Parts: sequence; structure tokens; C-alpha cells
Amino acid sequence: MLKVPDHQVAGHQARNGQLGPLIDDSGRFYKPLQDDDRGSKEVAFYSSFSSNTRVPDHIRRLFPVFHGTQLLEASDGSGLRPHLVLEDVVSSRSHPSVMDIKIGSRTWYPEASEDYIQRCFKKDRETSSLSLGFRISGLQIYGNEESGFWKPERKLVQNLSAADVRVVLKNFVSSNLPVDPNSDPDCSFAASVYGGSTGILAQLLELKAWFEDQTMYHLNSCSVLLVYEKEKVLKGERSDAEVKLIDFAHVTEGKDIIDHNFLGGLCSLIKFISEILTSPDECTTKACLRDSERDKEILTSPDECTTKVCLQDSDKNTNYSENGTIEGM
Ligand SMILES: O=P(O)(O)O[C@@H]1[C@@H](OP(=O)(O)O)[C@H](OP(=O)(O)O)[C@H](O)[C@H](OP(=O)(O)O)[C@H]1OP(=O)(O)O
Ligand SMILES: Nc1ncnc2c1ncn2[C@@H]1O[C@H](COP(=O)(O)OP(=O)(O)O)[C@@H](O)[C@H]1O
Repeated sequence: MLKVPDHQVAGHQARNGQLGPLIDDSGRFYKPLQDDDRGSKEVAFYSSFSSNTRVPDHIRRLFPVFHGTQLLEASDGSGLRPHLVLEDVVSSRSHPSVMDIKIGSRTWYPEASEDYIQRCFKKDRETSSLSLGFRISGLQIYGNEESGFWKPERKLVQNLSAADVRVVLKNFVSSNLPVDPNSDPDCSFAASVYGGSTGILAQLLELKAWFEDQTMYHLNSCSVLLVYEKEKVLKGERSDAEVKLIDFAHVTEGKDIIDHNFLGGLCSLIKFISEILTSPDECTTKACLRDSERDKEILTSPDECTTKVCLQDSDKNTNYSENGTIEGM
């Protein structure tokens, strides 16, 4: 029996009669192929990647397992449609905390249509992509049985400033939910989720080492999904924190060239996470910016804004209201 996923945090969703992914009880994730060439491109990537003997096993396990394609009734009622059959990477967890982070300072690529490039370029400028090399596309953080999940609105998440991105990466591994305006994220799960020899940082570093070498694929507009189960951490069990790469609708051939765009974004994410582990109370960037308007100033007129840069920790400027939205942005 197919159903709408409970723990999807970004992308096209199968709710309200729309076209989106479905899951079953056996741990499979069915992603519908879109009408244009995005669907066929993603199938081509998974087919190539899953049979590519040059991909080492420790890298392969950072991608969902691919089980081919299957014709299924689409979620929008339009009839039979081919779907990618993938491993459902959250299915083994009952209350997964999940974050989707789109990697790369540019999500467009020269081979795309002019219209697509313009749309991507606008989103990259308006989000943290251009300034940081990545943007948070969506997330959910499990609190407890009473509070359930904190799942901020996607548009809000995508408009975070550099400083706010750091706060959200801290929130993701904190026991106090962001809805409490009086408490800073305590980062109490940082060591078990981000740290350790098998934690998220170690997995991202393995990925980075591979991207320093591989020239087969350029992962344009692709995301890393960070997943963990809070209850395991609370029980003192070994953390199940995982990194999985998803969304390959815009992959292009590497043509013997390093994927600098992905590699740069990944390095930036690694820096944020490393700094949370080593100095959770300190400011990430030397020049913390008061708000995202300042980010834009730096990008548009870098020489003019140096005097305006504020050295104050802008964590203090972020307040979460009771309904989970972020105030003061
Ligand atoms: O439709 P939208 O505006 O939600 O845009 C989708 C994006 O949502 P977002 O920017 O997060 O709001 C969406 O981004 P996320 O996966 O949510 O990060 C994709 O970029 C999607 O394009 P594609 O299917 O990968 O080609 C985007 O779909 P298209 O607009 O390219 O169809
Ligand atoms: N293999 C998977 N297992 C579980 N969840 C997934 C998987 N692939 C994607 N998702 C969920 O679906 C969301 C959107 O996926 P994505 O492939 O980016 O779709 P789109 O092409 O519509 O943007 C992700 O943010 C994640 O929550």
C-alpha cells in the first residue's frame, strides 16, 4: 500500500492532489519522473552510478540504493507514471530529525535553458547559496512526544542569513527546541551526531576527499540529507546519524573536470559543522552580519560595506516565536 511520506522536508510533495513521491511499508521511496528531461536525467544518473565500478563502497553507501523504475499510479491522479524506486533513507527511524541542504553556490549550469538559469540565479542570490555555497532547503527536528516535530515553513528556512544558518545547524543537534525564545541552542547532541569517527562530519569529509578526485559527475543542484534519531542519542546508544545525497535531476557529465561548485559548497558546510563541534559558543565567521541585507551588500559592493560589518554575534538577533517562525529577519 503506497502512502505520502511523513518525513519529507523539501521538494515537490504529493499532498493536495499534486505530483510527488510515495513510500511503502517495505522501506522504498518512489519518486515520480517529471515530464521534461529531469526524470530521465535522474534515471540516467542512478543507472550509471549504480553500475559504476569506479565508485568506492564507502562513497556508494552515501547514496540511496537504486532499485530501478516502476510504473505506478501517480499521486496527482493522472494515471500510470514511471517512478524511480529508491531506498527510503528514513524508514528505519520512528522520529527522524532531517535536514535537506542544497550544495553549491550556483544551482544552474551552462547546459540548462535560459529561463531555468534565470530562476536558479535569482534563488541563489536571494538565499545563502551565493554567500555560503549551500542553502538549507527544509528541515524537521524532533522534540519529544508532547511537542512533536519542529518543521519551519520552507520559504522561511530558505531566506536565512549566514548567521541564522549557523543557528539552525546548532538547533538541529540541540535538546532545547528553537521555539523557546529565552534559550540558545545547547548543542548537547553535537558530539554524538556531528562528531565521532562515524558521525556526520566524518561522512562529509569522506565525501570531500572523493570530490577532490572524481571528475565523472557534476552534481548540480543536488542535496545532502542529514538524518538521525534523537531517541537513540538520548538512550546513549551509538548514533545512527547518516549523510545521504539526493536529487540528481540536474547532474551533468564531469568531462575530466573537478566539480568545484559542489566541492566548494561542501567545504563551507564542513567548516560550519566543524566549528559547532570545536567551539559551539563562538561566532562562525569573523565578521558576523546583522542580517541578510548586509550579506547582499557584500556581494554587490564588497568594498563599500567593509566598514559596516558588525562584529557582534548575530545569534542574539534571532528570536523564535511560539509558532516556530523566526522573528527579526
Ligand atoms: O517549484 P518550486 O518553486 O518549489 O521549485 C522547486 C525547488 O523548490 P524550492 O526552490 O525549494 O522552493 C526544489 O528545490 P528543493 O529540492 O526543495 O531544494 C527543486 O529545485 C525543484 O527543481 P527540480 O525538481 O530539482 O528541478 C524546483 O522545482 P521547479 O520550479 O524547477 O519545477
Ligand atoms: N531516498 C529518499 N528517502 C527518503 N526521503 C527522501 C529520499 N529522497 C528524497 N527524499 C525526501 O524528499 C525531499 C525532496 O527530494 P528531492 O529528490 O530533492 O525532490 P525534488 O526533485 O522534488 O526537489 C527531500 O528533502 C527528502 O525529504
